[in-house]
Amino acid sequence: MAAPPLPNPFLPPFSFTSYRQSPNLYFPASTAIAGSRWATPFVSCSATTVRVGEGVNPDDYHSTLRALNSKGRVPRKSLGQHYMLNSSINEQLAAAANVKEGDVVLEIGPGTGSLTNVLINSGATVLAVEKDSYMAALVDERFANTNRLKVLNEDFVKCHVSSHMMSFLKSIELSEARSQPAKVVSNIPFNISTDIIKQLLPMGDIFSEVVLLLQEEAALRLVETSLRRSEYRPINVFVNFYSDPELKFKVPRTNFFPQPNVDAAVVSFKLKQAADCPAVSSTKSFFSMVNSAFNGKRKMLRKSLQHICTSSEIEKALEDSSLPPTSRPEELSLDDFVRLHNLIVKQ
Ligand SMILES: C[S@@+](CC[C@H](N)C(=O)[O-])C[C@H]1O[C@@H](n2cnc3c(N)ncnc32)[C@H](O)[C@@H]1O
Repeated sequence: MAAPPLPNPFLPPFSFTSYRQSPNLYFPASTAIAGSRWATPFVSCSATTVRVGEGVNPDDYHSTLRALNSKGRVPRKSLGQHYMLNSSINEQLAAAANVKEGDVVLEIGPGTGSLTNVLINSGATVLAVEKDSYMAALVDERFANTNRLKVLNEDFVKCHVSSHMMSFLKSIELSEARSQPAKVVSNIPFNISTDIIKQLLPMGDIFSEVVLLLQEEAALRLVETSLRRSEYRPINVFVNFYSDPELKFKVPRTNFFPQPNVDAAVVSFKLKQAADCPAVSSTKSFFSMVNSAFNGKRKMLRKSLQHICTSSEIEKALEDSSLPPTSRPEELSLDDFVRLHNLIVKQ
């Protein structure tokens, strides 16, 4: 049977009484939203009810609302604030990274702390980076009685992740002997997912695994390995250079509050250590070559890479790599790109 719709108290008309009268719902008077922001709806939600997915626990819904209300907050679209209403999905996220006692986990955007709670209960020590100062304070207060959490109120895209991680790991190592690499488990804002991936995947010497809840379309594109597909892009070369990605499971949009316009999916990236990444003289020149190759999507490589060397040198390098002289970027695998780079880019 489909789960019953839950009222969305963030949308007008806002009638508390009617919610309290509902036999399925419980809203203490203190959950009233502070301030009035109704004039500027924060998400493109048009229904006056939130239809929750099967398995969504009304308690998760209410605790999310209570947490937001305690800080007088409404979700902000600019911060990609779509909160997870289904604690069993948080558990599946933690299980996808096999989070266990003694693990150190980086969480980006803890929000109300629903995933943080699952990570801590799995025995992990968590470094959480939250841009919204209200949510950072909220999650800090929520877990004030545990020493298994450190919250940084920073913009993840701008912060120096590796130095934060290194000092966090050092502080833990002082108190307990641990040597295994850290993990990342996060329900991230969709609008900065590419920035986050670009920042994290080259960090195989700190993290063994990155498990992210992403927009479904982006998730499917990132795990794409087949050549000659229009979805095959420089980001695929980047992802496969630094990791082995795997699509874990899909998450319907009905599991979030407020509900986004798209579904989501979880991807696990198993990170390669620096020594296991393909050998190129310079990653900077390698990715610059890959980007140039794709800039002229329909162009042959012997044309689009002419700023690096002559077309006859490119044709010769393609031939030495057992590739036709008319090759286009979407026809090259990661190994092909590596071979080509090492032949044409002078040290
Ligand atoms: C999709 S919500 C997820 C919240 C929570 N983890 C959950 O599952 O319900 C994304 C969270 O990331 C935070 N956030 C947005 N941009 C951020 C940034 N640049 N750096 C760190 N946190 C950010 C938002 O404030 C929000 O709490």
